[in-house]
Amino acid sequence: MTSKLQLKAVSKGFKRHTPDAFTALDQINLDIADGDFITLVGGNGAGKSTLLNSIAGHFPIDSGDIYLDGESISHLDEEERAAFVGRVFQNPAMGTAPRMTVAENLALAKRRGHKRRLRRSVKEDDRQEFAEMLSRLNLGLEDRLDTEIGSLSGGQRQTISLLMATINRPEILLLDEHTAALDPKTSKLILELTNQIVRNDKLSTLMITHNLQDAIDYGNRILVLSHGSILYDIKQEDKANLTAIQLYQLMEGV
Ligand SMILES: Nc1ncnc2c1ncn2[C@@H]1O[C@H](COP(=O)(O)OP(=O)(O)OP(=O)(O)O)[C@@H](O)[C@H]1O
Repeated sequence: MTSKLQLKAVSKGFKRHTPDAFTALDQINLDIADGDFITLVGGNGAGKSTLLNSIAGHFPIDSGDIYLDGESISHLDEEERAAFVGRVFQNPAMGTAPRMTVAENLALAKRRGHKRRLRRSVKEDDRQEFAEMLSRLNLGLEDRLDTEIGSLSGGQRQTISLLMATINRPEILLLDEHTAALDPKTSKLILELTNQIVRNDKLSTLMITHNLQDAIDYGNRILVLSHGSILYDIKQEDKANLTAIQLYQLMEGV
């Protein structure tokens, strides 16, 4: 497998030069193969979101380097990286424009990285493409193309966020507890949809979850983070026989 994303000795601290200074990521080395679907687990404050933020360019890292397809991307800011990074957050309200319609949001996502991205009108063939894409989900969303995103339910909104993040087949997909705010049934639905999109498009993906069974059931590799370091990197073969209790024990060091 060829490498898609590489982190070399990546460190990130907060509140530097103050008495509260601490290291959120400590010399992380990570090689993500093309098409890897990695689930990321670890206790509160382990550094999971900081890892995703560092990859997305949400802030500059303190030291180390990040490479996409062998080229350093460390100097690119978040907006520049949005051309190849797709991201979905826990809060369905993030990543979508609430006063714009479903079709307008999808069109905006499709034009991301292209010029004149703020054009609001939606081309007819795009509308048709979106309607077909949504009708395949059987959620009735194809009839809501002209509905403002803000009036959709959390689950419907998260479905659109996921489609927006993946519509241009990003090089890297970052999922930050993207089903945590949803009820169990909707969460399962979004996870299944995620799995389908990631597998079909062979997207290299990092997914943070606090649900250890989901971490085992989805993806081909589990990373356990603790105090800013990768404690375990569990590959497909070992993951297959792992139980949620065993994973919990690994996380807690018991
Ligand atoms: N922008 C920031 N400014 C200051 N401290 C931050 C910032 N972002 C994260 N931190 C701190 O860095 C540490 C790691 O946080 P991070 O959000 O990466 O953990 P996490 O593993 O995602 O935790 P959780 O499961 O609680 O979301 C925490 O102590 C957090 O308070």
